[in-house]
Amino acid sequence: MTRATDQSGTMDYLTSTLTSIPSLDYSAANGLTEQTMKFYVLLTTMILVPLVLLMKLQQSRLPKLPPGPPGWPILGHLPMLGNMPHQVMMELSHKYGEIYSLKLGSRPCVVVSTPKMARVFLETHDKNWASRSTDLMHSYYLSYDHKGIGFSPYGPNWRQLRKIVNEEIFTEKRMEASTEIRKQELHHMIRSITHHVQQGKLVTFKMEGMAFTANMMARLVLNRRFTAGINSTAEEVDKAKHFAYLVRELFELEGMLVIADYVPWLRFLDIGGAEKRMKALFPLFHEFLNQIIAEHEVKRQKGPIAEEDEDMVDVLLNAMNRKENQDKVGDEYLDMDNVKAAIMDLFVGGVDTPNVLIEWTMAELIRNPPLLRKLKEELDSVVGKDRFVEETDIPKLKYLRAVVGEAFRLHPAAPLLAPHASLKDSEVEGYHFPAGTILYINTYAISRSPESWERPLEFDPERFMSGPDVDVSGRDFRILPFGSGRRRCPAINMGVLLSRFVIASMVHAFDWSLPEGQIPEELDMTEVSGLTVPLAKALELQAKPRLAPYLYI
Ligand code: HEM
Repeated sequence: MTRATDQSGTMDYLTSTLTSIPSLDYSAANGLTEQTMKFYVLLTTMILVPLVLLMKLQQSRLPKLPPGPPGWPILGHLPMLGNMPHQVMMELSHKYGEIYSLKLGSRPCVVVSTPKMARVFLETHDKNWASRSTDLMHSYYLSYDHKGIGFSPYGPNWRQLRKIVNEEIFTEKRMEASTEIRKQELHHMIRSITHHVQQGKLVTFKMEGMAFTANMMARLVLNRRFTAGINSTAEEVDKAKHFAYLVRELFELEGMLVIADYVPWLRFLDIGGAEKRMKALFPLFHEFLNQIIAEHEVKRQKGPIAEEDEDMVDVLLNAMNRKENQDKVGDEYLDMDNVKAAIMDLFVGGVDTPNVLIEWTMAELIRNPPLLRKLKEELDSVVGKDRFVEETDIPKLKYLRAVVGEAFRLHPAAPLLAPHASLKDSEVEGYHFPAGTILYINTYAISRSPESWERPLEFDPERFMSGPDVDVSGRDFRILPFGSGRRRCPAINMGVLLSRFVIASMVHAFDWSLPEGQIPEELDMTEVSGLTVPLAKALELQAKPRLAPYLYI
């Protein structure tokens, strides 16, 4: 970058020198004859013209970033992105193509908007682009200075954690062992909705979904519930409230745009107050995690824990205490900060994303009554009306899988994934990218592209009814709700299963409708962007139990 600018500066100077030569006043020149002057001008021209041409040629050969829109001084394209960066980036791709550059403050970025280009970055050049920015404020304060999974740069520490997560946490065996937890939490959700119905209240779908995913994740990760129950003591209620506060604050801060991340010299202003809040949150979270670890240590000292009873904290502590880890040094070694940062990441990763997807799916079904009817019919014919849905029903529910697949396509919860960053200087598709370039894979633009999908803006599960199930695992680059390559979500199976299970259970257990006076076609589908992209206006619905009454007691 700097080299290119320096050289074009020199060239501008040379070009202006050349063009100014004919206007020299020969007669005023130190007693030289006109003939001698002409000779010198000719000589200079003969030397300079080839030199300039050579430099121009050299410059055209210099590697460069892809083209992009003009930006602002200092802030670059930050002011352009507004509240909905994925939408603005999609618009820009219509003008600047499938790969273009942006500059966010001082950070170079590349935006990719087609399946072909996504494959180039996430498959062909995946290793170099599987890193994360190493100096973001939230990763410093809220991820123990990049020691977790989601925000850590590519390197030995991240690889170690990712291996544990892939091979010891999100395994088939553990998924099976946690079936009962998911079932219990789902029944809690049904009871909570029934309670609202009995009180004549509307159901805020997002709140119910959030309580479900947060309780389930809290049990899987920490072996405790997120919300207090009817029989909880005052101390348990206080603890649950404190936990809920920590998590809400964590989500909000991780979703905030921190200007100082892009224009570091503005850090002293702390625009928006993010740093102050992060500084305040960290010690509270640290203390909370210390308590969790202490509780686990006490339990572990009592004797070995059966594999099926281990939660994710146990798995991480086992890995940390293993001799092979203790023998490692430097970046290879996993310590307690890694364990705590990983706990936070697993919790953040698992609570919000499924919930966002579930709310979008429900909104699409409410907006399209014939689709909702068709799903109910399928559920009634497979499950009947005398019991709730079980996870084992899902393989028999083809239309359900198509509905959820279509929601993954049209409403990716993290439309720009978690931004990747390049490890070192690299060349891709003839362009040059310096180390640390941020990569935005715009999955939103990809899955709304008419080149990949017929009627792309229409919610139409039928497109997945013939042929095999929609593949969201990262192999089909036309639909990437979980990303692809080394950095893809490690919990794809769990995310897909949860989304299907909750949607099936909700549609089967209740008749849903909009509050009096609202009509389906006018449902507000506006998005809001943060850590994820949910509906801007939370979906509020009326519910009516539709199965055998004894099930709801
Ligand atoms: C519908 C559900 C889910 C969706 C749509 C989703 C989506 C994603 C996406 C888009 C990424 C970023 C991929 C990238 O950077 O290329 C990601 C990463 C991650 N997800 Fe998920 N996710 C879901 C469920 C879960 C669950 C249930 C957990 C944990 C229990 C989880 C844990 C993580 C973690 C730890 C990462 C970071 C991976 C890394 O950076 O190496 N996710 N997820």
